[in-house]
Amino acid sequence: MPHSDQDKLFQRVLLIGSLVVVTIWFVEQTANLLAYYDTVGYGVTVVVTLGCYFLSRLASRTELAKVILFYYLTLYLVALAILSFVEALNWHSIYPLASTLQWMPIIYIVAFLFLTQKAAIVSALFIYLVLIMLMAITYTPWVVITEPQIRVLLLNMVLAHGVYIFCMFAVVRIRQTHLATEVRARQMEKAANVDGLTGLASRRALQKAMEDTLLVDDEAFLLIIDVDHFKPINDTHGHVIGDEVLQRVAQAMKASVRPEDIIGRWGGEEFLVIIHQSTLAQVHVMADRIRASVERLDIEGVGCVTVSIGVGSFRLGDTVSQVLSNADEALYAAKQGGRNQVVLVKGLADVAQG
Ligand SMILES: Nc1nc2c(ncn2[C@@H]2O[C@H](COP(=O)(O)OP(=O)(O)OP(=O)(O)O)[C@@H](O)[C@H]2O)c(=O)[nH]1
Repeated sequence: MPHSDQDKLFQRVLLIGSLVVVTIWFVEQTANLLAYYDTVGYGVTVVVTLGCYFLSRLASRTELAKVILFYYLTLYLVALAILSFVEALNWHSIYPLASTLQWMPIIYIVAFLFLTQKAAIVSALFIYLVLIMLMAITYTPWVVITEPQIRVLLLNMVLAHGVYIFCMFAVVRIRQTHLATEVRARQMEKAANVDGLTGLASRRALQKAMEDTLLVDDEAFLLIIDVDHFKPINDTHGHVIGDEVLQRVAQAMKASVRPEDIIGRWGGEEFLVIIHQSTLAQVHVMADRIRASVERLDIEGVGCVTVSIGVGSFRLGDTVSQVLSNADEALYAAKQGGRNQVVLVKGLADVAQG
């Protein structure tokens, strides 16, 4: 299975992480700063990190590798913080404590990058609690502090981690706002492309579809459909019923076109259908099927409704308004001819007859 970009990033982090651990191990060994538990700790960390790398890379179990790494780091660094704290109290060396505390944010960074935001927040708060507890212990009467730098170091770390966690929350917040804006933009885009009354394509979507159609050198046709005598329906039954009629007509027409045809409401009681990959004869049949589907409707309280249809074509070099006025000419002829009929624009009618 191919690895996603996120998986690849995780694998790179693991390789870099192993290299960093080995480097620290070497540097501390050379400087004689290695604590008694470090040899085991660093060794196990390299094995776990590389193990997670192979689990993700070779076995494609990246999600499992992320969880193992997260829990291992949490257990290891918290245990290390406690051990180095005890060591700092007993042997007055604060280096292991300082180096452990500065690496602890890696836990919530791993959770933030590779697990859920919830895991990142919970682990950040958990680590903060551990830090506060260590600091609080130094203020209890049971602990004798011979090295005052321990208290200052812990206070410093509590403040620094507070700032890191605050920044992480800020990034989470920014990310959420960004996501919400993206979702809203997508919803608005979708809404702009759908006609609110009928659920068909909107005028904007139709305009774009016609522009796109003119860009490709492919035979395509345009139907302009107009509901006949719609004004009297509105005048007699009111606008609400008029809207219902438009919805019923839209549903009937939608059901009689193919899924690949684009049908939308151009405005008022006027609809457009853009038809690709069909012959003129097929388009003629399709237009008549649309007309007949509306004619068959028997709308309660209103009765029968009909539509007139003008058929035009997209000719290379035309503009959208030329294509529209071409089909509109045929629609006008259909209205003049008595309505409830399909008329091909003159050029097409000649082809059909020839
Ligand atoms: N209910 C409703 N009516 C609309 C809407 N948009 C336009 N109309 C009405 O549609 C009617 C269109 O009427 P006309 O253009 O005069 O045409 P017609 O009565 O259909 O007659 P012909 O087209 O010549 O057959 C007008 O009364 C508009 O007010 C709408 O969204 N809802």
